[in-house]
Formats: sequence, C-alpha cells, structure tokens
Amino acid sequence: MIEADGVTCRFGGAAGGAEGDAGVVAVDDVTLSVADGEFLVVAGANGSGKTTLVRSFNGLVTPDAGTVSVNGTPVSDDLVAARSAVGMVFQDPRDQLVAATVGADVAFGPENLGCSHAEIDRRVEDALAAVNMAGRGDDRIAGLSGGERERVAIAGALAMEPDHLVLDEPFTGLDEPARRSVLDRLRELHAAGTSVIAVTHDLRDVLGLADRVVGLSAGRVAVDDAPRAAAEKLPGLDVRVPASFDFGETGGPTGREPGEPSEHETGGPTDQ
Ligand SMILES: Nc1ncnc2c1ncn2[C@@H]1O[C@H](COP(=O)(O)OP(=O)(O)OP(=O)(O)O)[C@@H](O)[C@H]1O
Repeated sequence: MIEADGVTCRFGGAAGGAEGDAGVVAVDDVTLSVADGEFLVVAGANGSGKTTLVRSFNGLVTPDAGTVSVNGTPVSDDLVAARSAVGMVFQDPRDQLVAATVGADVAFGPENLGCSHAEIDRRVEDALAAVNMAGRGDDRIAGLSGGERERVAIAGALAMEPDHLVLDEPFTGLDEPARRSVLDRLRELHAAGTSVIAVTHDLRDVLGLADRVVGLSAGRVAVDDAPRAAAEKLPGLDVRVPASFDFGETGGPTGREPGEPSEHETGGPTDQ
C-alpha cells in the first residue's frame, strides 16, 4: 500500500519562506492511499501536481510537509525499499535509460535486485514482449526512435516486477500496436495483484481499467471516485473524458476501439 498523509511539495520561494515568496505549491496537503492491487488513475490539467505527487511515492521528490509510506515504511526511512517497491516510468523516458543496448537497459533493474541470470533473462524477455519489442535486446539505444525509447523505459520498469507501478503519461509516444500491448500487460498485472497508478490528462486508454480516479486541481484532490462518477466531474478540471464510455461490469477498456476517430470524444475543455 502507498499512503500519502498531508503531503505538500513546493518549488522555489525564498529561503525561510519570506512573506510573498512562497514559490509554487505543486502539491497541497494531499492525503491519499493506493491499496495493493488497485488500478488508480491520477488525472488533472497541466500543472495540477500529478507528476510531483507520484514522484513523492518513491522519494524522487521529498515533501516539504507530510509523509509518504510504502508498504508501511516511510519513504524517507528506506529509500531503497521504496524504489524497489514502486517502479516508475517518467514522462521523458530518455532520462531513464542507462545502458548502450535495449537488453542491457531492461536487465539493469533486475541485476541490481540480485536476480539470477536465468531470472534476469526471463524478465527481460517478458518485459520486451510486453512492449512489442521481443527479440530487440541487441538494438542500440542510440539508434531508437523516441517512442521505442519510451517502450524500453516501460520494459525496464516492468522487469523490476514492482508491487506498485507508476506510469506518467504512458502512451504519449507509443504507436497503436505498442499501446495495445502495454495496455494488455497493465490489465494482466492488475489482475495478478500489482497496483498500477497511471498519470494522465487523457483518459481514453485507462478509464476502463481503473478502479478509481483521483482528479487534482491546483495541487489538491478535487475528485476521488469510481470511474463512472469521476467521469462526470473531470471535465470541470479540464480533463477530457471519452463521450460514450461503456463502464462494463468487468471494466474493460471499451471507451475507444483502436482506430476509432476522436470526434467520438467530447466533454469539457481540453489541454490537448
Ligand atoms: N522542478 C520544478 N521547479 C519549479 N517548479 C516546478 C518543478 N516541477 C514542477 N513545478 C511546478 O509545480 C506545479 C505542478 O507541476 P507538475 O509537473 O507536478 O504538474 P502535472 O500535473 O504533472 O503537469 P503536466 O500535466 O503538465 O505534466 C507546476 O506549477 C509546475 O510548474
């Protein structure tokens, strides 16, 4: 379980917090927990604090106030445990790639976890298949497109097999087969008990998978609801919601079939 308790994160501002120069309050007193196995979507307009909040989940951002605990341990007490338990795919995956080849990059995390060679090979193969890059372990990172690098970054996080997987705008640069493949894997992981936290301001891909949707506005939780109820409120936060979304009993991603044109989507204002 991930538990954020009264988390506030600021950027900038005068040392000592001089009056009138408090900087930017990116996350403002957020209390939120993500249960084991839950699929949580974090939505909100640009600048609403989504990335900052989820980065606090594994200590990439240290809150100015409040605490974050992962599996019962404060992140500040055991950063290594938090980073092993919470896998994260950043918005700009290029920041995340460390090795010269695809296979070496995806193997990096499991190697650091001390996995056996056979286990590393299994995880790398499995993770590359999940992002539609099976058999491309020897490709050089330097020769990959932006979307392919994003897929390698996702594979790297999958190979860690974390308890909680955070994906920040996971589908931005993915082509259709890769998008579907990653969605399938997220569905499988969710079914197998991994908690998935998907950060987005475009809900088309993830609303059908979600158990719950949190909407942020100006760093605060403005919506925290089941997908159907959240979908009615999110346009007010400048979040686009698929117009004719079928909230099936089992929650399949039925909001948009592959290739379905975007004019089927309406709703409130959008930042797209
Ligand atoms: N490193 C930083 N330095 C200064 N301000 C920052 C920094 N990171 C974020 N901010 C500010 O904090 C606020 C929240 O930013 P954050 O990136 O968390 O929002 P977001 O909801 O993820 O936005 P987006 O949808 O554009 O990715 C914004 O006002 C942003 O300008």
